[in-house]
Parts: sequence; structure tokens; C-alpha cells
Amino acid sequence: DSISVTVRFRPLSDREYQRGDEVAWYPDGDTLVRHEYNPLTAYAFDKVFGPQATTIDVYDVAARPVVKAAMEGVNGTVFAYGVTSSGKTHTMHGDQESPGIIPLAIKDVFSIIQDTPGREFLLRVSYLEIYNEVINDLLDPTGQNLRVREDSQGTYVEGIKEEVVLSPGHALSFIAAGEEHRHVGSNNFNLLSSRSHTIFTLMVESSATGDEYDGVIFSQLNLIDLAGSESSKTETTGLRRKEGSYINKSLLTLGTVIGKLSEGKATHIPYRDSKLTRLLQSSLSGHGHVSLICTITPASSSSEETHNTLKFASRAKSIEIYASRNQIIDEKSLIKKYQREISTLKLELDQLRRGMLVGVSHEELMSLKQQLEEGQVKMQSRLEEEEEAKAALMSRIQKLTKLILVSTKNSIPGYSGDIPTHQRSLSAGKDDKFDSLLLESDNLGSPSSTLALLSEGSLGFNHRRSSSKLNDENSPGAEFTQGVMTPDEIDLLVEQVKMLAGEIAFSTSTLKRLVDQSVNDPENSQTQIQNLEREIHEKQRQMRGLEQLIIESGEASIANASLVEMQQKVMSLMTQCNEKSFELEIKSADNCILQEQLQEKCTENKELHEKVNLLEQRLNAVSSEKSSPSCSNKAVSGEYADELKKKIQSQEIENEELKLEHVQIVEENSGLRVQNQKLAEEASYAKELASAAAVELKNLASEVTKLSLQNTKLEKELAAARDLAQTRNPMNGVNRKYNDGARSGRKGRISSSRSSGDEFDAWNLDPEDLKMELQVRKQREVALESALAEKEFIEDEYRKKAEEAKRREEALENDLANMWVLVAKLKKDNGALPEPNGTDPGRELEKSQSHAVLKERQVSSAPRQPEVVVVAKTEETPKEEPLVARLKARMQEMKEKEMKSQANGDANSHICKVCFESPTAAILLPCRHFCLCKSCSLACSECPICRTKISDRLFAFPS
Ligand SMILES: Nc1ncnc2c1ncn2[C@@H]1O[C@H](COP(=O)(O)OP(=O)(O)OP(=O)(O)O)[C@@H](O)[C@H]1O
Repeated sequence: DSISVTVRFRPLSDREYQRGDEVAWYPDGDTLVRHEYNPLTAYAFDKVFGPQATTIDVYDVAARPVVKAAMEGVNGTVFAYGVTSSGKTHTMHGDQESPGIIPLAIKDVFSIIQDTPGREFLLRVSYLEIYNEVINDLLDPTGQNLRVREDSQGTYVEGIKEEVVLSPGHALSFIAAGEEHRHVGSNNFNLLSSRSHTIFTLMVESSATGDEYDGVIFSQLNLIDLAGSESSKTETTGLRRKEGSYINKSLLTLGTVIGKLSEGKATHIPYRDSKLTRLLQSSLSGHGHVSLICTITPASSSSEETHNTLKFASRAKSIEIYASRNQIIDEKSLIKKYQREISTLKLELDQLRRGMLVGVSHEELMSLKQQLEEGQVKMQSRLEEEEEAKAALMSRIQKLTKLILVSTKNSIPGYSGDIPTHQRSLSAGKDDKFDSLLLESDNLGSPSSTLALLSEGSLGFNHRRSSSKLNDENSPGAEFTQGVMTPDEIDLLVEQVKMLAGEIAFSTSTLKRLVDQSVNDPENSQTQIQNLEREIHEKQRQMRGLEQLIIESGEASIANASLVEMQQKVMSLMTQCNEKSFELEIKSADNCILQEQLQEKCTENKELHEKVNLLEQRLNAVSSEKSSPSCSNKAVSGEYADELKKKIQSQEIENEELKLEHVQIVEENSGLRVQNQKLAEEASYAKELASAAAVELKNLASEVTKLSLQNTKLEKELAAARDLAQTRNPMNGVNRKYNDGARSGRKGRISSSRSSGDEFDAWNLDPEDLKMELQVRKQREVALESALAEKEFIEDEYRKKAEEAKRREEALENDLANMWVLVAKLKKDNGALPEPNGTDPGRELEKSQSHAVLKERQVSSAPRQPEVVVVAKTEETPKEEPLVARLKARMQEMKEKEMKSQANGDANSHICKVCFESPTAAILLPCRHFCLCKSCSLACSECPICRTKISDRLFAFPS
């Protein structure tokens, strides 16, 4: 299969209308997106949704199949991609009017559980954000900067909090809590722009129940809301710009990864280049269903960005996936662990029950009866220990059982859960539409009802009576007549007591929430708190009444029952009583704590009010002093006080934000320092290499010089020999001498002295001798010529070596220059300030480095001068190698500048590396060597440093 790619258009926004934007892209049918002005430009996808489509339409096509597969054990990922303000968050999270893919998926998951009888499910959720390449746990504010780890199953986030969820409302409450911690800010396109990528993960474990058991299946569903890429049009500064660059960088990596995956070649995929791709590695590499929803705007002003999104989506379309069902070994499964623990505990409970009856003798029963007659107090202490153990076991079983979700369709048809209104406020919205979604899954609507259902299924308790019945006109226990009751009736009473206890617990937790809220709205909360307290008291009173009824009925039955019956009844009553009293104790302890907290909050509140009043009075006094004491001025001063209060509050919030930012900046600073240190080390290593190369070059040059000298000498010798040979030409010279000799009548012999200066007496030569002499000279000449050729060969060799060394030197110099540019860039990114005298050290440094680099390039591309000239130059300036000297000087200069810029700070961040101007919009090259200003980047077809072709200028960002 391949990745499912859908495109969703959003309507033109008011801002776009006001700006006079026109429609540049439009949906052409169900699967095409076409360009308005260039109709030949069109892209095809699995499905294209127009501006009128609802999120439910998108969900049905893009997410429902993935969610369904995840419930059957196949991993799934759904993510929204698009530029800022294109509608990703609207699609993934939605709002009260139109719930997004995430709430719809959660609702769907629970209805699938409901429709799957015979299977048990355990659901866990986690929620994280990737903000500035740092992973934060949104469910646990202390879980910051988490690490990504890898095991045989893929990548995971170490130490992330996972919460078991019991109902849609329960899961949505976690999302709502997480959203409060997500980084959101405004830019000129979006008031509430997501500044981080978020990943909401639902982990599903399931197994068939009973004999059908076939192992546990585990799967993961990732629902991802990416932050939007930001173009140069997004006017951002400071923190926003930094966030934007992180967002763009990770999306660029995602684009590269998708691009490489779509090529289908076995190349290196750079998953590790960003946290986002690292976490999505197993999804993107095809081990599960992937659905990509690309959100776009039709606006002409964003036409280019929309085109980029469409290209990205088109590339993603060709990625293949090989999704298969996961199975996990039982030991690792949490659901199995819980099931095992429940059955062991149940066994223990049974044994305890049996032991209680078996271990009691007749005498003991008699004495028990006596004790009962005297009063139940003594017997209670006799049974206390065993009862406590039992109560503990029971509560543990309840706790564990409530975590496992089962369909209630078959077990209790027609059951209709009762969702308390305040419970629903935990979900994403209070809107009717949204509530109706949750209400559809009533049976699983609230944790308390789920617990009740599960308890009923697994423990055999009778919970069918809805808790609301306890509050209607039938007062609790009113249907039971005073006196002897059947065991069933007593059971029912006990159940009612339990439910009341549950409701008291729920009201107490609501009370706690209200107490927390009371800081913001003390007056309103106070009345609600009082009402709730009254409600809790009333329920406690009802519970006590029921307990009294149970005790009385126990006493009455004791009077009538036979010994064995009585014993059994006492046992069961005591058990229930102890359970209740144990629960009650816990609840009342909780209650006490909450009351204390409430008191504390109230006193805090009071103090704060007093402070505010005091401040108001002071302000009034100050303002009345300043202005005339008229009535209207009083009102004005009151308003002024309010305004001041608000200002103080907002100032405090701002302070907090600034503190947070400061901490982040300090962390990043230390990271950059470490990087800086590394680069400095690398630079010094490069320097060493350069100096070694220079020494080698020097040696080579001196050898070349020597050889050249030798060569010149040899050439001179050769020339002399040739001259000599020519002057002693065998034909001319010998004949002449011979004729001269004949004329004189004398025979010439080769003088013995010729060996010394090749001088010979022509008169002494005879033809034989001359021939020999000629032969010898010829041989010598040949030998000299071969020696010369050999010398030339050696000289050539040395020349090559010298050239090689020079090239190496240049390469090293280049590397060194690059490193310094990087160091300068890093420092600038660090947010330093310009020098007070107006010159910017970082910029100067970068300029000089880049100039140096470009100069080197020009030199290297220029034709080489003959080697002899180089040698002569080196001889002329023997003081120090020019390269070494230059390098040293540059190093020194850099160091000084670095120290200066470290001392002064350097604020200049993005400078074009070609024209050295600070442009309003710069381009990050794909090779990441440089950023260029727009005009220079358009003029360059390749990176000035590494010569990589500039194929993509998409990810522009403001300097
Ligand atoms: N399909 C749609 N129908 C109506 N309004 C929409 C639609 N999509 C988006 N919007 C509106 O457009 C605005 C921006 O949308 P949203 O915040 O979802 O964008 P985003 O892509 O998540 O932006 P960022 O990347 O900056 O977070 C919101 O006011 C949202 O309500």
C-alpha cells in the first residue's frame, strides 16, 4: 500500500479578503488540485476536500480506516501538514463547533470497544510536544527535555508519562490538560499559531477473553499536529523567529526524508537530523498505516507556499508501506499483568472467606453469639484483622478491574449510563454538538459509570441501580420496611451505601477543583462551594441512615435467626460494614484534607482581597491628590486601580514567561559554547595540519630548488659537451687535421694529455684513433643525455608532489576558513551585540573569511604559474612560508575578534555570505553552508563554498 494523502482547502480568511487576495488554487473534482492561472499545473491525490467540507468528512476518509486498523493491532499515524494558518490545528483538534480528528478518533475508539464483545482492551495515552528540538511531556510538566531511545520495536521517548484512560471524556481531559502546556504564540498570519509539533499517542492492548484467548495484540495510534512552516512573509522577531527556524529546519528534514523515501532507493535516510523524523521513523519507514492531511489556503498571496505543500504531498504519495499486525509476548503486556493479578487476588479472597468460616468452632460461635448479644463491638475487633485484609484486597481488585475496558453490549443490554454534568466539563468543550458526540457513548461516558459496569461484570456486584435514583423522591432505604430484611435487600442497601460513597468522593473532587478556581472568581465559587458542601453533608447523612438501617436489620435478624443463619448474616454484615467504614475513613480523611485546603485558600483569598483593597485605597488617595476631588474622579481612580491591577498581573505573567525564556536561552547558550569549543579544537587541528603541510611544502620546494640547480649545471655541461662535439666534428675536424699532418709529413698520435682537458694534438692523430675518440665521445654524450632525462623525470615527480602539497594546503586553508565562518555564524546565532564603535566583529570576521575563501577559489581556478617561479619566490622570501604566516596571522586575528565579540556580544545573525549585507529575507541553502540574500541566491546557481547546486529555495526565512 502507499501513504494515504488527502488535501483540505480552507476558506479564504477575512484577512485575505481584506487584502484583496484571489483564488489561486482550487479543487478540481474529488481528486485534483489545479492552479487558477496556469491550468496545466495540477496535482492528483487520494481525495481533495473543498473549503465547505467538514472535519467529519475528512475524518471518514483520512483517519477512520487508520483508527480501525489500530484497534485491530496495526500501527497508525495521522498527521496534518501545511504552512502556518492553513488549518492544521483546526483539522486535528478542532473546536466546540467542529471537533477535530483527535476527539473524533477517541470517540471512535471507544465505540469500537463497545462493538467488540469478547475482547478486553487496555488503553493508555501519552502527549508530547517538540519545541525548539526539545521534547516536553504535556501530561507531566516536570517531564522536560526527554530523550529519544531505540529498541527492537523502534524509537520511543524515555520517561514519558502514560495514562490509562477509561472513557472518551477521560481521554479528552488529558488532551485539554496537555494543551494548556503547549507552546502557542501569535504571528502576523495566525493569532494562535502552534509553535511546536505535538504527538498524541494512543496505545491499545487487547486480547480475546476466556477460551478464545490468542495472545495480546498491541498497537499505537499517533495523531500529530505539526507546527506550520513559515515563509519570509511571516514577520517575526526574537523568540518567534528562533522558533520559526527550528520549525522550518525540522520540516525541511521531514521533506528530505519523505523525498528520499519516495525515491525508493536504498540510500541513507536522515531520520536522525531532527527529533520529529526520529520519532516518526518507524511510521515513515512503512511499519504501519500513514495518513497525511495537507491543509492549504486558496489565497493568491500564499500561492507559492501552497505549491510547495502540494509538491511535498505529491512526493509523499509515492512512499510504500508494509503495514502488518503486531503481536506482543504476554509477559510484556500490561493487560495480561492486570488480569493475572486480579485472578490471584480473587483466589486469595476466596481462601480468606473460606478460612473465616472453617476456622470458627462451635464454642467460638457460642461465644460469638454471646458477644453479639452484648454488642457487636467486641466481635468487630475479633474479625477486624481479616476484614481489613479483605477490604484491601477488594479495593485492589476494584482498582485493577476498572482499568480494563470491556464491551457492555452483551452483558447488560439497554443499560444507560448516567453522566454527571460536571464530569463532562472535563471534555474539550461544553458545546451541545460536542457533548452529543460523547453522549453517544453513554455507557462509557464517565469513569464512575465505567467502573460500575466493570465491577458488575467481573466481581458480580449488583450496580444496576443508577445513582440518580438515590436522589429522587424515594429517600434512600425508604422502600425497605423497618425490621427483618432478606439478604438481597441488605445487599441492595449495601450497594446504595457504596454508590453514595462514590458520589461523595466525586463531589469532593469537584469541591477541590472549585477551591482551586475560587482564586480567580471568589464570589461565584463561594456559593458553589457552599452548595457542594451542603450536598456532601446531605449524602453523608443519608449514608449514615442507610448504615443504621443495615445495623438495625442485622440486629433484628440476629434476634430471629437460627445460630448458623445468624452467624452467616453477621459475617456478611460485618464484612460489608467494614468495607464501608474503611472506605468512609479514607473519604473522610480526604475530606478533612480538602477542608483544610479550602480553609487555607479562603484565608489566602481574604488576605489577597485585603491587599487589593489596601492598594485600591492607596491608589484612590494618590489619584484624588492629583486631581480635583469630584465624584467622577473617584470612579476614574477606581477604574485606574483596576487597570493597574490588571497591568500588574499581566506584568507578572510576562515576567514568568521571560524567566522561562531566559532559562531556555541559558541552556542553548551552554550548548553553543560546547559546540564552539569543539569547533575551536577542530580549527587548531586544522591549523596544525596546515603548518605540517607548509613545512612539507618548504622541504619540497628546497629539494626542487636543489634539483633545478643541479639541472642547470647539467644542462650547462651538456651544452658545453655538445659545443665541443660540434667543434670536433669527425669529418671536418679530422680531415682538416689529417691534411695538415700529411702536408707536414708527420704522423700524429693522440696525446696522453687529452684526457686532462680533452686537448689533443692534431698532428699526433691517426684515423683509427680519431674514430675511437669519436666513439667514446658519442657514448658519453648518450650517457649524459639519459642522465638529463632521468633528472627531468625526477624533477617532474617533485613538481607533481609540490602541486599536490599546494592543493592540500589550499583545501586545508578552505576548511579552516569554513570553520571560522561557522564559528562566526554560531556566535551570531547566539545573539551577540555589535561593537560600540559601530563595527561588527562577527560580520567583519565573516566577511574576511568569506573573502578569503572566495579569493582562494579564484586562485585555485586561475592557471598555475610555472614551478620554477614558485621556487624562486620561496628563495627570495626565506624568512617564513607565506601560507603559514598568513594562516598564523589569520588565526591570531580570528582569535582576537572572537574574544572581542564574546566580550561585546554580536547581534547580527543572518548575513548574506556573498554581498555581506543583512537582508530582510535570506535563504538557507540545502547544503546548509550559507544563507544568502534573495537576490544573491537567485544569481548563484550553486553554493559558493561546496558548489552544491541550489535546487530548492523554498525555505526562506527572515534575516
Ligand atoms: N477548514 C476551515 N474552515 C474554517 N476555518 C478554518 C478552517 N481551517 C482553518 N480555519 C481557521 O483558520 C485559522 C488558522 O487555523 P489553524 O490555527 O488551524 O492553522 P494552523 O495551520 O494550525 O496554523 P499554525 O501552524 O500557525 O499553528 C483559525 O482561525 C481557524 O479557525
